[in-house]
Amino acid sequence: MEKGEDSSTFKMGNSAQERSLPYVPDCYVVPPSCEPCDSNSEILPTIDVSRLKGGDDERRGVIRELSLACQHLGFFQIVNHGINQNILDDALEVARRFFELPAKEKKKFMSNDVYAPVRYSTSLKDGLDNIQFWRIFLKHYAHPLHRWIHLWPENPPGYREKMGKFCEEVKELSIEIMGAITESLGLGRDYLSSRMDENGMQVMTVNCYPACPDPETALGLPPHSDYSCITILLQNLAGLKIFDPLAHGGSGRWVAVPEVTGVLKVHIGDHVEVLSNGLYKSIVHKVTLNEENTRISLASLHSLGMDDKMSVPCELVNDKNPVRYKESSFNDFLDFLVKNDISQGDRSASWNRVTEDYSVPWSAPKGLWKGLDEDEPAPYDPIGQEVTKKEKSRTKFAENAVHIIPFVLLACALVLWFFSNPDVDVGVKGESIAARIEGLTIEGDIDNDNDGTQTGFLGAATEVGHSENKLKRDVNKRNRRIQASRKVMKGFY
Ligand SMILES: O=C(O)CCC(=O)C(=O)O
Ligand SMILES: [Fe+2]
Repeated sequence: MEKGEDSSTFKMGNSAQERSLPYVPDCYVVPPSCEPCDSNSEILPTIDVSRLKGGDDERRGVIRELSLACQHLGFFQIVNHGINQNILDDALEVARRFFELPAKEKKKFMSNDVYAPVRYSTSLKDGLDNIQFWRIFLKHYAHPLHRWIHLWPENPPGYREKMGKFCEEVKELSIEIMGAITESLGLGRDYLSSRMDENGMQVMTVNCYPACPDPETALGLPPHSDYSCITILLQNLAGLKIFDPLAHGGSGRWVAVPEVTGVLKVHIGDHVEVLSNGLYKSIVHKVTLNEENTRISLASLHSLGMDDKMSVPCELVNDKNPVRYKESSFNDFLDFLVKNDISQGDRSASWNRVTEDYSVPWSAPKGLWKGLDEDEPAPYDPIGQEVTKKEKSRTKFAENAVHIIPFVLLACALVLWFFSNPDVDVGVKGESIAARIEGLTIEGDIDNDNDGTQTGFLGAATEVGHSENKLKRDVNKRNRRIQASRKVMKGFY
């Protein structure tokens, strides 16, 4: 496919990222994020999980840290987890080599069937997705290993052995962490252990995000939360961003998660949110791209068995904290994927937007897991206002995002019109800007990010000091992204 040719659908096996196209086709272009992003990784909790095996006091201390991390972010990093560095390196290495295999070899696993225990893909509904992401993935079930491993790729040599070892170790770690999570909720360490261990699901998602020629305009994965109880993630490079909803007075911000050798990341998934009746929040995260290097990540999703429904434990329900979530299983989730058109991220059409990677975008838990009652009662909130605030900020964030779109479209139209009309006079007045166009005046405040860069609907017009070419380029870029926001993703931003 040549540049300029209609690229509204790229079939898997033929996607831009698989072919390393030197440009980003329109169907990959996403609207700019409304929230600031910073790389202040100090706020990311890091937990030394070896202390879970220590004495009672030590264990209690770790459980307290873990509980705070689950309430605030739904995310933490773990160190001293006991998995040997060689095992981590080998798993990343065989994953990288798998994606380097000739297309013919990878196509053996190509499938759009979300129930398939092993599948290679690039999209959700091949040929139907309105928006595409710069990602290639291989997913395979991994627990119990002997049941699935013979279905995994035989190539590259060593894939089964090395990935299998990693899966087993991560599974064991997941049981340890889930035990600490149920203990932190007052349910006891073994509350879920047999349901997670003997019959539980482990889905290993092997992600590859090739270098992208214009990394700012596309995404590896859109904002979503994982359906799982927990996801344990290993990456070779930074690129993951998590959403901290409490930052900036509740309007939130994205935080870049750095890569530190040997550190694993833990995402709280939707099923732990259900388990905790809303006390713990599943983390909303997305994947950004870079221009130079291929990023590999291994996301191990741990949940109950295929048909085993997660529900709110009666221990966590009382008059003040009624049940806030519907019960559901992994299978219910897959059925939901099949029955819904989830590729467009249009939340106005459905609450239940879900991405193809068994993940639930933004406020989907309301539809998929919550929603016993549209007038939801106040959240279970034994620690005061923090959780309530977070809940509100999520909703506020989504509402604000939708309202800003018309302004962005309007401002962009004005800027384009300005370039085709020399009579327009744009002036910057201190902290506000006015564009006067034949009697029409539009005014607004310049919206500054905490790092001082301008964002928001007046961003384009405030760049009057820049060279004209750069401005035109930027406007062009912005215009493409605005068109993308018309097309898709109302639910994502
Ligand atoms: O690549 C990453 O860092 C995240 C992957 C992810 O979110 C997923 O597979 O659900
Ligand atoms: Fe995810």
